[in-house]
Amino acid sequence: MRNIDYKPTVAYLGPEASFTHVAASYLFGTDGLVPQPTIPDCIEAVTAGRVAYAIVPLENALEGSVPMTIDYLFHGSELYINAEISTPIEQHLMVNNCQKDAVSKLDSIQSHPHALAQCHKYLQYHYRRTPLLQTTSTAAAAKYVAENPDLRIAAIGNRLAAEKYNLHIAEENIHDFHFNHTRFVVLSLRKGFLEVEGHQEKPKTTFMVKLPEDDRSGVLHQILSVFAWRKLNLSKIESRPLKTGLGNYFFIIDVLEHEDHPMMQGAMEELAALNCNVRSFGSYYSFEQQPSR
Ligand SMILES: O=C(O)C(=O)Cc1ccccc1
Repeated sequence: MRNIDYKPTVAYLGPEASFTHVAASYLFGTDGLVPQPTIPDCIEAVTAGRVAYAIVPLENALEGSVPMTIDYLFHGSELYINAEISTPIEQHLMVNNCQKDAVSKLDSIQSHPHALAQCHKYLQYHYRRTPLLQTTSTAAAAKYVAENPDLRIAAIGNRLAAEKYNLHIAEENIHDFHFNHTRFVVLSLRKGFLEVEGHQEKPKTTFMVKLPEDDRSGVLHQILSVFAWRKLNLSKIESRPLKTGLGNYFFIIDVLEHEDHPMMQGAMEELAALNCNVRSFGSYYSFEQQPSR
């Protein structure tokens, strides 16, 4: 626990030794962490008040947004972002100790879809004909491999998972690109900073912006100028399907400023005047986890 003087309960995408577990332990310590089988379960646990916070993966440097998190957070949730943490991701291929000799003749390889995608070139080159199975998390795959010593299967996950589930690492660092980081968000029912030391200096604010329905030309340009002339720095803008019809999108916009800053208040008023529908997910600090070795 890093400077939180009470022990909050935190739902995370489990089981133990998932990448989300690593990020959660960095921010909260290991007490009070409650593993959940899926991202929607994490979001439901915090929405229902069964835990104080949830921590879920939002975006990966190689693969982009995690669709499950976007779907549950931006489509109808009442949650706010209290912190974000960026964690380095190293993927390893692991097998049960009983299957050390089966590495060249695996029947399947399983992992979280993002982990499989991060190792796509490696898998294409070395395991072109081996079926790839998706699991809810990398740690769920590792646990399954541990529980099925008779199966010629492998999991892709982190070193902690290999240690925790007593698996043999057959090949280290199989992710295709060296810079592989994932951004996790801490969510709760309340706005406010997570009281943990060691964050980046500038707070960030996340908005969901829906464009006016009149489809007039240049509206995206107008929205960007609202921030630009106030010198409000955007760290991200992403369009996502609104799920109301083909071609209907909303924007996720991250701004490097606190939402109470007078310039931000002015920006919100101008967006409202442009007939945009804006929902704030609150202001929060960023944390950066360093590689463990
Ligand atoms: O599956 C996990 O371990 C997770 O925490 C989700 C994830 C998957 C791949 C990269 C980063 C996070």
